[in-house]
Amino acid sequence: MLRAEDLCFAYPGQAEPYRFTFAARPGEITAISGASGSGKSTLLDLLAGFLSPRSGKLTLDATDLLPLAPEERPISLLLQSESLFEHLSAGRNIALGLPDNMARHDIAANVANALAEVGLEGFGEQRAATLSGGQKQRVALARTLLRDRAVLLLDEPFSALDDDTRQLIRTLVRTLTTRHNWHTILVSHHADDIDAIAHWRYRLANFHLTAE
Ligand SMILES: Nc1ncnc2c1ncn2[C@@H]1O[C@H](COP(=O)(O)OP(=O)(O)OP(=O)(O)O)[C@@H](O)[C@H]1O
Repeated sequence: MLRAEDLCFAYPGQAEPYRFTFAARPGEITAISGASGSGKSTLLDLLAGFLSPRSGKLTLDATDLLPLAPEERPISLLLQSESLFEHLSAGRNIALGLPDNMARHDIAANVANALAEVGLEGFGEQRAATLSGGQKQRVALARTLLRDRAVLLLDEPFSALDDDTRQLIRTLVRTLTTRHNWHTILVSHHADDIDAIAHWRYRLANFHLTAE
């Protein structure tokens, strides 16, 4: 279980601090909604380690995450516009999630498996710049698969997609979350995305989270 307990944070000059308490279970999607400017990205930045809280706790099972730098945290982040290197192939982008010392044939096998799992068999050689928005999100998910981190943070990951693609990627996120036992946290202000795939919901308002 990922737990934030009274995680307290304020930007310089901010009178009332954020105080975040919530839990996210493995294999399930925990949605966080809230108005623009309510602090959703701030919360994700605290979880990912890009911001440091004044006080409070952040644990994944028995592990205290707060002393860990962002790259040491067992966390992957998927954003609205996927962060692929456009000039590299889909396969090379995915392989960026693998350890440097992995043998070539193991890299090829892992990349092929990940592509198959997101429904992009045979796309390994295609340059990222030539993929559609939905295909790019799937490549980003495949990279996340290979990183194999316990927590997946999603920040409005479906916003740039058309309706059909959006449904497909939503379903894929839910399937992968269950299959790989990820603690997935979905930040969105789209109620239909949350209704479609969330197991648990919190609303962020007035500097804290309320379970819905
Ligand atoms: N680096 C910063 N310094 C000071 N204030 C900041 C900083 N970053 C964000 N804020 C403020 O903190 C508040 C929360 O911002 P945040 O980006 O977390 O909201 P959000 O809910 O993600 O918004 P949106 O849905 O529009 O992306 C806003 O009032 C914002 O102006």
